[in-house]
Amino acid sequence: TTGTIATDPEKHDVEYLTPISVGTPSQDLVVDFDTGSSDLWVFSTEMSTSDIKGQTVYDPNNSSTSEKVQGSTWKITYGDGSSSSGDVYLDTVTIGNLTVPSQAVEAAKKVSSEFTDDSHNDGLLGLGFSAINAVEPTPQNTFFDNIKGSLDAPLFTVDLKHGTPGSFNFGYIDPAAYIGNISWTPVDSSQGYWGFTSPGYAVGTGAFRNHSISGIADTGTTLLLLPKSVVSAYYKEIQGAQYDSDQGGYIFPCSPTPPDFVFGVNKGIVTVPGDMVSYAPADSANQNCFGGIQTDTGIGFSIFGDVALKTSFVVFDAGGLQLGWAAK
Ligand SMILES: N[C@H]1[C@H](O)[C@@H](Sc2ccccc2)[C@@H]2OC[C@H]1O2
Repeated sequence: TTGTIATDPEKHDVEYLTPISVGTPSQDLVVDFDTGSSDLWVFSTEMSTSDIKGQTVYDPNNSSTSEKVQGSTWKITYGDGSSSSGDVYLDTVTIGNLTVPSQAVEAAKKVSSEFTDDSHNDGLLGLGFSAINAVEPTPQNTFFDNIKGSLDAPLFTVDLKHGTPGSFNFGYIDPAAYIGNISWTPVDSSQGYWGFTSPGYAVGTGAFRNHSISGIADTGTTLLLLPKSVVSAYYKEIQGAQYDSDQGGYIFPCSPTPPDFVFGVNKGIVTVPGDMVSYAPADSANQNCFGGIQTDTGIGFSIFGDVALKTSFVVFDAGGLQLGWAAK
């Protein structure tokens, strides 16, 4: 079998929201597919109403197929400091035409303000490796791990776009979705992420600089977070670019369009167009833009988030344990 589901960008492509159905009769939710984590958790009727601001909630008591996993709990803190916790049910989960009859659905009891304030987002669907699933005492499988044995191929593809719907496909590589060749690179899944090492980068039409950049492909991170040395080399080429500690990142005049940023994937390259680096208006007064490329300081690895992913068609291949990047 194969499957496909559309995913819609929120304002400024800050995150991409994708519909899923949970339970019987089905409860339709919209969640953040996150290759940087491995838990499927949802807003639920077990939460305090003060933590819910517009989200749709999962009600396990309203599903004839829900089964509580007695004694199991979960608690997660994400890279941006946000957090959530709760307990666990098994229930049927459908994405497009793909159904896992007994998927661990982690019902939130508590969520931090970042989630409460994210009113269109009803939860996260982890597409990382199940080894870092946060359920205690028995970690649970991701939706992808549960379905992959039924798929024509044990892979999914990510086709995020700027300001318009993209798609997650499961079990097949759509040749119409990309151009040119796919550049493949091995995945290091030892930390539970889709980790890889880029051999280097270039700024605009400049020479390629050999510089190993180890990071993860993370659909749940908005920006492209890279080593400080790379980021300062990039912004050095933009007149008026500066680090603004109030905004917590590099800003620069929105015009003229900044140079492209190129990073290597094995023998190939991925180009982030300059207009994608002008991520969003930083202030109304001086027409400055907040950069879509920022530092990975303090994280321990780089993060190839949506700013990098939306330029490409990316194959997350669990069979070959490799990432494939192609232009589109
Ligand atoms: N993998 C990412 C994850 O999806 C988000 S969790 C999140 C928080 C608030 C709103 C939406 C999502 C967080 O930022 C980076 C890393 O952790």
